Amino acid sequence: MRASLIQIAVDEDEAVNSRRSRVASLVREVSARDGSDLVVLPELWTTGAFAYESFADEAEPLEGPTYEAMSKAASEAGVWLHAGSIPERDPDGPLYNTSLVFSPAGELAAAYRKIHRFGFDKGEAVMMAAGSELATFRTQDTTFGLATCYDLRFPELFRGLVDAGAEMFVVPAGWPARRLEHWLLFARARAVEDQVYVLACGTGGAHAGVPQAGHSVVVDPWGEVLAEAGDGEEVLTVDLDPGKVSATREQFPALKDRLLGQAPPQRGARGA
Ligand SMILES: NC(=O)CC(=O)C(=O)O
Repeated sequence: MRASLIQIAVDEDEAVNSRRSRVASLVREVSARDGSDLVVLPELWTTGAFAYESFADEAEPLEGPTYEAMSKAASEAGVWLHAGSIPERDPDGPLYNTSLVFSPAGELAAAYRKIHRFGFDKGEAVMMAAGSELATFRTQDTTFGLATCYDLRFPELFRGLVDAGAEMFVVPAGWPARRLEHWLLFARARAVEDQVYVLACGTGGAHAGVPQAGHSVVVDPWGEVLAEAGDGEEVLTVDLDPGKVSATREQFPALKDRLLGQAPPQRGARGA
């Protein structure tokens, strides 16, 4: 199975419509050139993850212009396309940071509303509503679990995806350069603790003055970094071996030693 991650550099002077067409062309060109089965795009590449003021104006319904363009790109290229995420405007009003996955027929295979919103008491955390459901999709006898950016800091979400059968995680992001080391650390940590492939696709350039980390990365179930990008616009293409997930889990069956999510009983506190 071959996957290509397209790390897009969001140029804020580029009109959203022309960025959509440019990205659709990239999906077609990369998949034809590299023979990819799966193409992955980053988080909020239509707006930039840090352009908070534009979320409300640029938000679209689930089946809006980005959905249409990416569904068409997937079917024209004949690939599975994780189209990154969009600012989704739900018909009932709230905005969500929603990832979309299309099959090679251009059909929606999964939609994931980001559960952990970044910003504490500002930015995404106040402008968007939290998703509440895990999402997966399945191709080539392999289950992919979905997560987005800040979700990487919450291992319990990924354990939930493992319990739902995930063998590979796809994580689109718009991670800032100042926390690059956290990004690389979490990508490897999630791969090692859950014995999965992690495909983490970030953005390059800068959004609203926030330099982006880039450094999209693919990590195997043993924690080895198979490919890592720089900080500009770049494509990473890697071959994934789904058999390596089961082989790693058999050779080093740590997941079988889980305490089924229960903390050990607490001993009585000592001292004054
Ligand atoms: N931008 C995010 O969603 C997450 C982030 O920046 C982090 O450090 O975590």
